[in-house]
Amino acid sequence: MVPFISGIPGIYTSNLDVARQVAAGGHKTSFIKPESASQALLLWGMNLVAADGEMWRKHRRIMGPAFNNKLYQMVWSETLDTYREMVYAEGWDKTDAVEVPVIQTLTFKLALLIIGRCGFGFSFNWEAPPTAPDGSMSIQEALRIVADSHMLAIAAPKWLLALPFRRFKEVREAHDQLMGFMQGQVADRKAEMSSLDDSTTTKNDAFTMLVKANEDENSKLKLDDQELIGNVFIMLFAGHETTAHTLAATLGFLGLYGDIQEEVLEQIISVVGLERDPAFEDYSNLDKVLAAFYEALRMFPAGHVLIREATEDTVLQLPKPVGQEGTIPFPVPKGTQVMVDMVGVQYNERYFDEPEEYRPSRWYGVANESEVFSAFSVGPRACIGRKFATTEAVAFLAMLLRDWKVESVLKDGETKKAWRERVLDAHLVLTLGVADVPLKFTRRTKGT
Ligand code: HEM
Repeated sequence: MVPFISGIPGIYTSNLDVARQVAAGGHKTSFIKPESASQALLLWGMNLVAADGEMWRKHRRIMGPAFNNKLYQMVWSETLDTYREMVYAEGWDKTDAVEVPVIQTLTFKLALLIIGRCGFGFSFNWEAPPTAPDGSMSIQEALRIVADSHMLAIAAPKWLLALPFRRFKEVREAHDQLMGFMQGQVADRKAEMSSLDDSTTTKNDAFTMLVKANEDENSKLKLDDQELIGNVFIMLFAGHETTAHTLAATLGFLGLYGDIQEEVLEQIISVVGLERDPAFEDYSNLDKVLAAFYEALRMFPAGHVLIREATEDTVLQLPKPVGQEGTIPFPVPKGTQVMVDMVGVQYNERYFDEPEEYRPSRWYGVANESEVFSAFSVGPRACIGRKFATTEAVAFLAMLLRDWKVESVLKDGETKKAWRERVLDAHLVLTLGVADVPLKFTRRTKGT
């Protein structure tokens, strides 16, 4: 694509081999993540998503250890608790059937609470009041406002946000409240680490792990406080909307295709039974639950574009058409941007038969971290939160689907096909999702 008046030329690709050449990162690459693509993510400090080159390696080295089994275990148990809180707070415990006009209202709240608890280490709950006992905005509320107003905060010029409108004032207040709070939290955690003999903390949230890894690191590679805060916040922006959108799409598809939902339910019951809570150890046996989530993510890849820029004149190797061996060299001049169109990749017939079909069985038996599933990107720069998101999704879906039958709510006279076209249609804000999903939940009696 060559811009008509101004701007730099760009190449769009929906080929995974090309994606590997440009997006994976690493020492020898001729491509970087351009600063312009990450500017929006620097509001809270330099972070893993925005960093590149040596800076990226430094951030990944500190962030990496935070994403471990203890964190996933915490995500699992917090998700079960949050599901139960939701059932109680939304009044589902008093009814046998409930209609939710927009399922995203629940999936966004769930994802925010899980990031709040497991990412930031805060004790949030489903029904927290918006103000703290002293009358100021509560931290939970501030986090919600910051998450909801991210687009406004990055798109609007500073002078505009300084105007005395209520909404802008609220956004400013939430930002200041949270920044002040986070600075205090970094100091508290550092003090806690230095007071422990072997710096072994009982807390497993990502923020605490991050501070611990940073304190253990030698000084040259240490992150400063602003970078620590930047990385905690990037979890909010990279992990909240993406997971919430995908859960909404998964439930939309399962509501529409009762036979697939039954197949998933059968596995939940055969692995977990009807009485006990699903345990983190069940995760790998619930591959059909994961497959339902993966397939929804394939069809609506939340991270819909990967943007890279050539730092020198270089050559891409384009695979020849299907059925032919070898590659075709494709020169790329310095400064050219290459956009990996993730929607194009996920619907590319080179990789998927009938890509328009929702077919979770594509992912049965595919190893959990396999790059055959590519919607979390591929290579060393792939999503660090993949297991965080899938753990949350599998725990939530296992609980929800065992207790409730999910069905799509059709308008009068609407066919399922028309519902799918209307509802399971792309909706893009910062990340890609589906339109508002109306669903009905009917209580199951002992697995029926
Ligand atoms: C369904 C949920 C998610 C999807 C679809 C998703 C997708 C992606 C994609 C495509 C990338 C690569 C972006 C690029 O290279 O330009 C990425 C990177 C990243 N994601 Fe996720 N993500 C999800 C959940 C999460 C969660 C829950 C977290 C954190 C708790 C997270 C944190 C990150 C971070 C920090 C990176 C940057 C990694 C690096 O550059 O080294 N993501 N994600």
